Amino acid sequence: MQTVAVLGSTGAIGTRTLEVVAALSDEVRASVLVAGRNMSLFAEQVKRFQPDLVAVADEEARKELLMLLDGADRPEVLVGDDGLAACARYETDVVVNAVMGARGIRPALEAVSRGARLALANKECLVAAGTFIMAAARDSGAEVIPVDSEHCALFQCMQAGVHADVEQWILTASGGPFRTLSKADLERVTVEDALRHPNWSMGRKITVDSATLMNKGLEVIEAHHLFNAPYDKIKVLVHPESIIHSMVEYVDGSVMAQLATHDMRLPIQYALTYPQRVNLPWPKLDFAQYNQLSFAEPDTDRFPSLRLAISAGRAGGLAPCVLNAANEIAVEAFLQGSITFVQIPAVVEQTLDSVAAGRAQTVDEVLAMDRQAREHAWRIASRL
Ligand SMILES: NC(=O)C1=CN([C@@H]2O[C@H](COP(=O)(O)OP(=O)(O)OC[C@H]3O[C@@H](n4cnc5c(N)ncnc54)[C@H](OP(=O)(O)O)[C@@H]3O)[C@@H](O)[C@H]2O)C=CC1
Ligand SMILES: CC(=O)[C@@H](O)[C@H](O)COP(=O)(O)O
Ligand SMILES: [Mn+2]
Repeated sequence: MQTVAVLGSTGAIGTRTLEVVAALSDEVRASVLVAGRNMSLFAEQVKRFQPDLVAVADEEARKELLMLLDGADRPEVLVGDDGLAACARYETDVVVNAVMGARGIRPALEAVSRGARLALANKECLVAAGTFIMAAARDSGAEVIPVDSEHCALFQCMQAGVHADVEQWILTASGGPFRTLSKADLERVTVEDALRHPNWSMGRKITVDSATLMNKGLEVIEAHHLFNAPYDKIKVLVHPESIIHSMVEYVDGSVMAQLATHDMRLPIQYALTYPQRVNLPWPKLDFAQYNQLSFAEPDTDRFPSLRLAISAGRAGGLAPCVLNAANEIAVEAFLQGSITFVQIPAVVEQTLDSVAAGRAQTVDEVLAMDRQAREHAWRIASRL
């Protein structure tokens, strides 16, 4: 039996992971679960999957969970970021990291340092601390299997050749809900508009990132770390249908593409069962539904977040950590109604300009820079 820790089990990726675990229940057991504050859903998950260990965001959530579990078998309940890290450290075969944001750094490191397979949805940990996480995985021999749909696609396309023969890693982007809007129209979009992704149903933060194209910028940095890909060989291609999840072009001109439905259960099950493939009962791709697949260059004039991310990635060191922290704050401020959509990249750019991002020797320095950049970004957002 393969044991799995699901970090962020009440979120969009987490709930789908538990669907996959349930479908594979003869071979896979969710022995560790972590959630934030949605205790009514979490209590149901705990009752159904009977994990040995769980963690929640804070003491208030813990009390609520214990009350909801009254009478049921209660696992040990840990609290906060230390609890999250302890859950990643617990002896499972796989850790599915599906929390949002830089909070994912510590558990990612814990998982790879002890040699567990890291099924990685949380892209922000690689953006901020990818050098440290990938080095720790190399040292322990841990596998990092991407769950992010584009990187899962690239990972599969890479099975067809070797790193030295790759001409380009091509990341597809839906273009988000505002793909066709003018700059003037973008000034007027609402939170509700931004949360209407054309193809995917996801958590609020990543959905806004898709609308600004920051998601694709974060994914460029994620690809750089996962595949040891130089930035000048990573290309972003707008593909509104999101059917081709990404492609790898080899030096001979052959292009390998991975195609599938918009269903995150596929990359999740691939990360759990790799190198095996299994037939689970989700809908399969029906080509007859698509009479065209289209492609275009991204527009970094209307969507400057993509340009900011690529340039922070190229700068390296702590710049991607600052970019990520500022973006998390800017998206939160947008979701709260404190800033407009077009002010999101403005907050990120001003934070990058105001923080001296050098090089980090340790992950603690990355975490310290993450905190510092957040403080700057809040101040900048509150002045806009
Ligand atoms: N959704 C998708 O299709 C994709 C997501 N990703 C990446 O996966 C990650 C998760 O995304 P998504 O599932 O959409 O996000 P969600 O916001 O839906 O889920 C986030 C999860 O983290 C939990 N959480 C929040 N705060 C804490 C805390 N303090 N301690 C522990 N857990 C906490 C939430 O718990 P609660 O709700 O109980 O508060 C929830 O379970 C992100 O990094 C995203 O970029 C990547 C590719 C696709
Ligand atoms: C499902 C997934 O992996 C998301 O990252 C998705 O790709 C977002 O879509 P866009 O960022 O391309 O709009
Ligand atoms: Mn993605």
